[in-house]
Amino acid sequence: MSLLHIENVTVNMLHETILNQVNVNLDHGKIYALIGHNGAGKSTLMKTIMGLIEKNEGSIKLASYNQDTSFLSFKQQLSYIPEEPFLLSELTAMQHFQLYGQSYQMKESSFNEKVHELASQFEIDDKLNEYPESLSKGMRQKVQMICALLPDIPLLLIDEPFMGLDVYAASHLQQLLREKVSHHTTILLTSHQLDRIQDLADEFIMLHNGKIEDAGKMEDFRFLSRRSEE
Ligand SMILES: Nc1ncnc2c1ncn2[C@@H]1O[C@H](COP(=O)(O)OP(=O)(O)OP(=O)(O)O)[C@@H](O)[C@H]1O
Repeated sequence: MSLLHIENVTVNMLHETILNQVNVNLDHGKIYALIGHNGAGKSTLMKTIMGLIEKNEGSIKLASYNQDTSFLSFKQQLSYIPEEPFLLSELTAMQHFQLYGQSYQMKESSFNEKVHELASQFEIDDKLNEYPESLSKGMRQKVQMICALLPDIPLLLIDEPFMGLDVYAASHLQQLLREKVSHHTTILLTSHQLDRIQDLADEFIMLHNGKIEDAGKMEDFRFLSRRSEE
């Protein structure tokens, strides 16, 4: 049985159809690349899965939870890294981590261990007591990323994971995502950096004007993109 089951999801905004009868199934333990041109609807699909944007039609089920009827349990199965860091100005980096740890009911010992491990790997261990305004954009992104990477949950959604990260942090993230997947997490990510996601993803899903245009193995996408260059 698939982990995430999206059936006939339609989203309308300002009298425009942004997602049009979208059907997606994601299996356990794989990385999926959501591909498409600017404005295709990738971020809207991510936010709709998260429940940040309300769908007009269709259903979304994650594990055995229906987004409409079991929203709290549904949300505890996934975390989201948005394209633009969204941090609260009145909380330090550490307080953001604590907020996430509590909302995913992490045990204190594993929370402490993971915060220190991730903060050190992403080289922000000396910034834990800083507020967002005194962090650089890349550092804010790292804080947001650590929040989402802390809990061990079935689904991770990442909008443009490598944007704004330095080379070291980007390749470290790539390695961490592979580790997560080897422990059965499923990852859905969007990216315009095709070279990076071609190495990373197992499958692709292509959105065009709010509709799924194509989907399949990343190998096949590579083949198609080579053919179109010839
Ligand atoms: N809050 C909103 N109100 C109205 N229209 C919106 C809103 N957010 C997005 N849209 C529209 O929905 C469409 C899809 O936008 P979305 O951000 O999902 O695209 P995307 O595929 O993530 O693009 P990009 O690659 O540029 O990040 C666009 O036409 C955009 O103008």
